[in-house]
Parts: sequence; structure tokens; C-alpha cells
Amino acid sequence: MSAKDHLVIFDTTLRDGEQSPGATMNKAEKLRIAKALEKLRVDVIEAGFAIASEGDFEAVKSIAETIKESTVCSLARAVDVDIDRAAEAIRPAERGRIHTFIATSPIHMQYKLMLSPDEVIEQAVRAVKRARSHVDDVEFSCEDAGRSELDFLCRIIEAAIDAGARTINIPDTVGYAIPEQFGETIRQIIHRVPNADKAIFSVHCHNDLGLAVSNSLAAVMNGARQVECTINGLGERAGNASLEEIVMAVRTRQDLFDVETRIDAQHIVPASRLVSTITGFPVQPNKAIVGANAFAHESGIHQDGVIKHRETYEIMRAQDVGWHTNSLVMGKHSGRNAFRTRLKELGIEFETESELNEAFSRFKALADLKHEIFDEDLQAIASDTLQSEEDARFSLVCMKVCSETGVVPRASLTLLMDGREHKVEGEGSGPVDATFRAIESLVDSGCNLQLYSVNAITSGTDAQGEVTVRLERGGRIVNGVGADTDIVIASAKAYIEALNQISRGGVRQHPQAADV
Ligand SMILES: CC(=O)SCCNC(=O)CCNC(=O)[C@H](O)C(C)(C)COP(=O)(O)OP(=O)(O)OC[C@H]1O[C@@H](n2cnc3c(N)ncnc32)[C@H](O)[C@@H]1OP(=O)(O)O
Ligand SMILES: CC(C)C(=O)C(=O)O
Ligand SMILES: [Mg+2]
Repeated sequence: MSAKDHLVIFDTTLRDGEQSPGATMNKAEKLRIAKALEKLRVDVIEAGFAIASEGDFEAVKSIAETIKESTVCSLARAVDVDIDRAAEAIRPAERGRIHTFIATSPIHMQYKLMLSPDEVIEQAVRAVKRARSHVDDVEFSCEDAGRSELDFLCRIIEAAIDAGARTINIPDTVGYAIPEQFGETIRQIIHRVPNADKAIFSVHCHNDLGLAVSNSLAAVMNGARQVECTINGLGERAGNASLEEIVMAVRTRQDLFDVETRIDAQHIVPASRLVSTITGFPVQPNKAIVGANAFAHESGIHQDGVIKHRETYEIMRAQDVGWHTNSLVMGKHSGRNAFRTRLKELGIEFETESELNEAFSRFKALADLKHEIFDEDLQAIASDTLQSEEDARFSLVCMKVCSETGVVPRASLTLLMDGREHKVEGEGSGPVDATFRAIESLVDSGCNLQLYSVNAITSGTDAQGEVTVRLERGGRIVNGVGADTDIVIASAKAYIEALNQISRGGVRQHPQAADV
């Protein structure tokens, strides 16, 4: 048996998360997310605010009817009508909770509630008792506790526990707290409230200063045993503490925390995707745990480290949070080790180090032009390199093509033939035709062009184009393939490659080239 305390994970994606402007969900969507949360094994699902609307009431009720493995909770102000409605909504639940709250900060009590502190305590006690008349599991929150006076917090919490609250939640409603100070506040409250041992202390942190997770963790280190959080950190304004970050921080730093959760972390990424799809709130690529780059490495030094020993640059395993795998993204910061490793995975191996080096420099040149190099780009680079063996008679040195509305396209190329450079020019019906004519003005191969096709190897306007050229001469058919971000250059490379293949079987030379 574990000696660690259980940390209750209270997910409020469907209540506070839904309060994000634009994140409203319908009943069916809420039910889908609730099922994902149950799969994730969250302890408590705050399904909504039953009094808010008929739709929210129905959503809470249907979640209460469906979910078996998590407690289903509804929020309620400290007023009878809210509490009774919440009770009705969660009645079908196997385990139901009413979460009632009232603000405790001077600014909220004076300007919003227009109640004296004593009146607030009185209303809180009445609300907790009413909630207890419906269910045993009652949570009480001191809204805006982050800006409340400590003495007053201790007074109202003691009264709420006496009235029957089983969980006391200390929200930093406006994200005002700083970790060390917030942790100390939690420690003081637990220390000073005489009946603190009769309740579980919880925190609910907002991210206005980007500190929601840090504040929650500081609270856990000081005795909090429930954390309220949301998938992807969704929530009012800058959001709530993100569930995935809290869970993985506690799990990854077991050396620092005396708690453990029952979350099945492998369902984190699917849950994150579901919430993002339903709400239409994309997950930023650099978001911890669930962002597309959370387990992706592009820098050569990091990739080299990860290939040699994953833990050099990873503190968690991608698979443990629901990713298929970590990834080495090929780009301009990548190094030889990652390049060679990826090609090997694709079944491509170079026989000589110089072939690898040549392919690697092609890769770097391409990476300067494109944001990301995909496997298909690598395959094209490799076949380009492997094809440019030393016995190739022809190769492209450089080229320029002019294509303008109303003017005949013109191509000027510098070609290497049998080790000597030749400048050639040609005109045609289009830039590709002009290029092929320019090449033929030197080579005069006598070939028939049987097929010309262009494929975008990858997506996006910076994609590499792969051109296939099929030439026929005397019944012999060859294919040449060339790849480049510029499809006219790719066309020239493909044509030249096809000529090289023809040439290996013998090619006629143009008189101009006879002295070569
Ligand atoms: C920090 C938080 O996240 S709190 C939760 C916030 N979420 C929401 O507000 C979403 C759902 N809310 C709603 O649908 C509506 O606001 C309702 C149904 C709750 C109330 O609607 P209305 O009756 O029209 O009141 P309205 O929203 O205009 O004002 C809130 C009233 O509740 C009072 N109130 C606010 N919090 C509490 C509380 N915890 N306990 C008792 N009364 C409260 C306010 O003082 C105000 O009272 P007043 O009308 O006498 O001045
Ligand atoms: C209702 C409470 C818990 C809340 O959402 C907050 O204070 O932020
Ligand atoms: Mg909140």
C-alpha cells in the first residue's frame, strides 16, 4: 500500500471551463467530455451550474445519469433556489456533490454582495446546511479567497465545516496569488482552523498571472488534498490550472510530493483533443504535455541526445500521456545523427560517408527554404543523392527561367557534361518546355518525352515538388525523378536524370559537344 495521500482531482472543464467566452457546449458535447473525464479517472466532475439555464440543468442531469466512476457535482450560489436545483440535477448520480460558494473578500462583500462579513457567514452556514439536507457530499468555496483576510477566512471556514461541509475550497478567483505566499496561506488556514481535520482542503487557481499551476502545487505542498483544474487549462479569462500539468508534475516529481492521483494519464492527450475540438479552442504547440511540440525535438544537439539516451532531453514519456511516440522533427537545426537515423528508419542507408554528407548538405539547403522537412522530402533527397552517382554524365549547375505574360518563356542553364560546363538557352511554350529545349540544344538526345508529372510531396506552398519525366529512345524507356521546392528546377533535374539513364545505355552527342 502507498504511504502517499490521495490527491483528489476535481475537473471543472464543464463548469468553469465553459465560462470561457466562446466555449459554450451543448448537452451532447458535455456528455462526451464527461465520458472522457471518467475514462481519465478524475475523482469529481463539476458538470455545470444547474440554475444557469434549462440546458445546463439537463446537461448536469444526463451526466449524473450516465457517469458511474466519478462523483458528479453541480455549482450553486449560497441561495436556496440554486441549491435545490443543483440537488435535483445530481439526484440520479451514483455519487453526487453540491458545491456552494459565497465571496469572502472585502471588495466582493461590499460592492457585489452588499453584505456585511457576519451576514456572509450566516448565508454560507445556511447554504451548507441546506445542501447537506440533500446530500452528504457538500463542498463550500470562499470566492476570491486570494484577496480575503486570513482571520475572516478562518472564521467562515470553521463555521462551514461545523455546518457540514466536507470539502473546503480556497479559490484564487482572480489569479492574484504568488506561489510562496499562497502556499503559506493554505498552511496557515489548515493550522488555524480548529476543525480543519474534518474537511479536505482544496484549491481552485486562475491563471491571470500565469501562475495557476504553480499556486496549486504550492498549495498541495502545504496540505491541500484536492485541486480544481481543467483540461487544457480552459476557464474564465486566462483560464484555470491545467489538469494535465498538475497531474504530471505530481507524478514526475514524486520525490517532492507526498500525494498521488488515480488519473490514467494515457487518456490525457485524447481528452485534450476532444475538448479542443468541441470548444474550438486550439492547443498552442508549445503547451506543456498536450501541445504538438511537447515531445518533439528539432535541434541537432537535442536529437543526438535523445537518440543516444531519451532522458537526456525528456522528463516524461510521450506514450505515458497518450501520444503515439515522441518525435524528431527534421529542420534546419537538425544534425547528422538525426538525419541518418530517420533515413535508416525509412529504410534508406548510404554506402559511403560522402554520400551521406552530400545528402545532408542537400537537406540543409532545403531546410533553409522550408519550415519542416517531411519523410517524403527526405526520400526525395536520398534518391536524388543516390542517383547522382559519379558515372552521371550530365548535371545541373544552375538555371534561370523568365516567364512573363505575353512574352515567350526563356530558360538559360549551365550544365555539366562529362566534367565540363556548358551554357545553353532555349525558348518554349512554357518555362518547363523552354528548360527541356535548352537541355536538348546541348545533348540532342533524340528521346521522346512520354510522360511528365508533378506531385507536391508535402502540403503547403513551401512544399517540395517531385517531377517524373519518362523518356523513350529506340524502344528503351527510362524514368527520371527530381525534387525541389521550385518545380521548374525539379523538372530540369528529372529530365537530366532520365538523360543520364539513357546515357548509361549510350547517347548521341550534339556536334557542339563533340569535342567534349
Ligand atoms: C467565480 C465564479 O466562477 S462564480 C460562477 C460564475 N458563473 C456564472 O455566473 C454562470 C451562471 N450564471 C447565471 O446564469 C446567472 O448569473 C444566475 C442564474 C446565477 C443569476 O442570474 P440573475 O438572477 O439574473 O443575477 P445576476 O447574474 O444578474 O447577478 C448575480 C446575483 O447573484 C448574487 N450573487 C453572486 N454570487 C452569489 C453567491 N455566491 N451567493 C448568493 N448570491 C450571489 C449577486 O450579488 C447578484 O445579486 P443581485 O441580483 O441581488 O444583485
Ligand atoms: C465558484 C468558484 C469556485 C470559482 O470558480 C472561483 O472562485 O473562481
Ligand atoms: Mg473559477
